[in-house]
Amino acid sequence: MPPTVPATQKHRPIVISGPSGAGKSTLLKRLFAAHPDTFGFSVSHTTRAPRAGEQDGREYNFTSREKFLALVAEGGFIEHALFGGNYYGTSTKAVKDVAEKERICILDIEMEGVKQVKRTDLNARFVFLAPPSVEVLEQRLRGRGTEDEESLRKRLRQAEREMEYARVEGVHERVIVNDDLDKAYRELEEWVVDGGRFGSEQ
Ligand SMILES: Nc1ncnc2c1ncn2[C@@H]1O[C@H](COP(=O)(O)OP(=O)(O)OP(=O)(O)O)[C@@H](O)[C@H]1O
Repeated sequence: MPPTVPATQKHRPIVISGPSGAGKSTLLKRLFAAHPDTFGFSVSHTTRAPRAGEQDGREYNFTSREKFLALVAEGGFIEHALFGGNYYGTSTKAVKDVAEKERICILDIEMEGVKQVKRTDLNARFVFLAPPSVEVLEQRLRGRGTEDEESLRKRLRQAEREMEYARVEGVHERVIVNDDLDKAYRELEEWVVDGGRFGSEQ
């Protein structure tokens, strides 16, 4: 039997990171609209109970605390966290499942998550979205009107750390400065589409 090629070799996951307010959601929304049926998100695990209308494997992979912690022990998660007494996490398998369905998994994550993905065999491509400056980032976050003063301060401090990490050579394949939205979008799309190969190694 020929060796099976991992699905993530053909459908390489894309990790997009950047400070809160850099414009990730705005650009991803445009990318999904321009390329329907191309991308997908991984389904996270959680130990919280499903809410009405939520379906196992669709909104979340609902699981018990015991099973969740067993998967943590096996190193099955890219990242996991405890929120309000429940565990949440992204498993490497959930990302591979997206590639199995012949879609490119988009991981919109922060710096610690980026470091974690680098320790996996997910064969991801990394792009960093930077604001033109911390001052502009602050204006945009204020303009979005979603943060109180404390949350804003926290995000700006974290932004400085993220931007410092992004300067480390070799961490990201591409750094895009979101100064002009259309220009940033064109750059992102060109890098993602990669002449129709979407980064594929096959
Ligand atoms: N190039 C741009 N010029 C001006 N405003 C922009 C630009 N890009 C994004 N914005 C605005 O900046 C704000 C932050 O953008 P967005 O919500 O997409 O950031 P984000 O990186 O997804 O943040 P988070 O990680 O907190 O979800 C939004 O109000 C958006 O409309």
